[in-house]
Amino acid sequence: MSDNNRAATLRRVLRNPLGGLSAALLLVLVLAVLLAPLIAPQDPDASSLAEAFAETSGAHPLGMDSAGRDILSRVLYGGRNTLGGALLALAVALVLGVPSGLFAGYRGGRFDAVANWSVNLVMALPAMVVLLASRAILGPDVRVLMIVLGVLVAPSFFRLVRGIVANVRGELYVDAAKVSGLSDTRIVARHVLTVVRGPIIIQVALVAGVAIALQAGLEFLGVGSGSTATWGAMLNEAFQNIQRAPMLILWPGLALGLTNCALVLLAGAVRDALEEPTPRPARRRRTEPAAATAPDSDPAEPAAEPAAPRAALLSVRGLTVAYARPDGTAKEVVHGVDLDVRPGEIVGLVGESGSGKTQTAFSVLGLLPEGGRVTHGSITVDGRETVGMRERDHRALRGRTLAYVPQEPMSNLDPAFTIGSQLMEPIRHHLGLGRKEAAEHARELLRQVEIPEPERTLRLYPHEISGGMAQRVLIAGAMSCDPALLIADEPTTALDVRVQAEVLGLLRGLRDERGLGVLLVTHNLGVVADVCDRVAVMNAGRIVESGTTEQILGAPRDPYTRALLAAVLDDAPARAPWKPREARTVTA
Ligand SMILES: Nc1ncnc2c1ncn2[C@@H]1O[C@H](COP(=O)(O)OP(=O)(O)OP(=O)(O)O)[C@@H](O)[C@H]1O
Repeated sequence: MSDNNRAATLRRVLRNPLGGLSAALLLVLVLAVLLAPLIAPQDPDASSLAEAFAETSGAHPLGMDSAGRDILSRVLYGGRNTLGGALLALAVALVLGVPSGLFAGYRGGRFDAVANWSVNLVMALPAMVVLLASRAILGPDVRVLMIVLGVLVAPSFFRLVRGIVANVRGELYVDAAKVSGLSDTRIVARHVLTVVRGPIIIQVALVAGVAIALQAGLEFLGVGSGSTATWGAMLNEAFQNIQRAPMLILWPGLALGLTNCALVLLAGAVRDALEEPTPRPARRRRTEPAAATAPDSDPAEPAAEPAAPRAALLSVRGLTVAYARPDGTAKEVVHGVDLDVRPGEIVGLVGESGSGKTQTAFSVLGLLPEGGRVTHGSITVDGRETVGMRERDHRALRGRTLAYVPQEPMSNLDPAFTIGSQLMEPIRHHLGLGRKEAAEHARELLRQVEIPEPERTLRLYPHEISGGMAQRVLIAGAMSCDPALLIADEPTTALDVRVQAEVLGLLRGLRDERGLGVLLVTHNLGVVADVCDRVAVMNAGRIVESGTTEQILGAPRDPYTRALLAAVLDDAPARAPWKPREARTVTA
């Protein structure tokens, strides 16, 4: 993260009302406990039995406890010990967990195996029992307990860092840096630490909360030293006198509650800030000086696309998608895809089953299945970066700018509702139209997708219409909010050849009349030949070739494209070209 990005992230955290409030609260708390010797009215342990349970007064703003000690002084000094203890636990956890996680994730091998085994062992230990046992063996000093706690929570940092680093390790820019002769330390500091920094900060806030709560819990149970003022020890003392002076529990309870709330809210705000997209000029590995010396001979990398300017409507650069495996590693299924769709053009994304077409399309939609995530790259839709976009914003984008037409028309319509109600619901939601206007809009949409008798169709249930008509209904639904980009995933696969031609003709019409941009995911080169202006060919998660339809189908350069074409030709006869509307009879 550059200084600019860091400053931008900090600004985002502070702009977030909860982030700003929790940061301010923590700052006040930390300042108050640091300045305890100046602010506190007296020594936290100075006791005057004559003043036991004394009410609030000018000299003792929060009153006195059961031993006649000033409560404000004890809260302030207690904060020093409580927060200091949490810091100690965190320091131990970070020192043990982060470097070992970095090393294990980056190097793998035997160290990784041993470290994993040790971490599993530590995690299997019951933390409370270990803390109690260590108190019995090592003594009641709260600092010793916090060091033991640090060891117990170190595995959470280890696992977090190891998982992220193992992901980054396979990146081409890391390979390029290695090839250029950078030392492992430089690579880790430059490429790897930047990736793990954000998650570590979030984890620190969460673990600090756990450490404070655990420490307070131990002190509350009387496991701490007792002689040191801590918020937990104050709670313990207050609880013993709950009948006589119930207010005693308020101040340490409030201090603990506010600190933990602030830490959790701050962690959330940091996470939100890091998830908000930061404009990235291009995929890092291309600007990396080391990349120039990297072996760039991978035939899978397209030659022309990287230099191409980004399209205004949809531009995908360096998209990498990975799925988390149960063992914490990740399986990369899309490896650095570049793709552009301009207004008024249909771009075919072709490739055989499993080549990564759907994963690419779902990444654009922000709808990757559970476990899948975009690990690298940038996707802009209408100029807006969508990688890392909040779900709420993505949803709004899907409703207005982006639309989707799925493969199975029938299973995407709810059999329990009429076509009309299914079409009108999103229209009413997104456009805020009343029932009557929405019905009129739905009728108009059905007319546009060439459905005869739209009025009657609105009243029909899905089982009463044909597959072709269902697909047209879905296209009508997708067009309901006048999107700029349509993503169609095998929209004709489930249809017979004649209906296929009609649906493709419909897409072509929408492109020509509305300037709609379409990303058409298909494995069918016949469909590509029919409607696509440009084509990108995918194989094993990479774009192997892209260009105009004439270029790709007429003079394919890549052996994989040639093999795909040969397979189609082997299957001949090819389907007859699409005919204009007048020459067809309406099916469905
Ligand atoms: N949920 C998942 N978890 C793990 N891997 C997945 C998951 N979904 C897809 N994959 C993997 O991602 C790769 C690409 O799948 P994708 O669905 O994008 O292929 P496709 O080209 O669209 O194929 P198809 O035409 O059959 O849908 C495949 O190797 C698949 O095994």
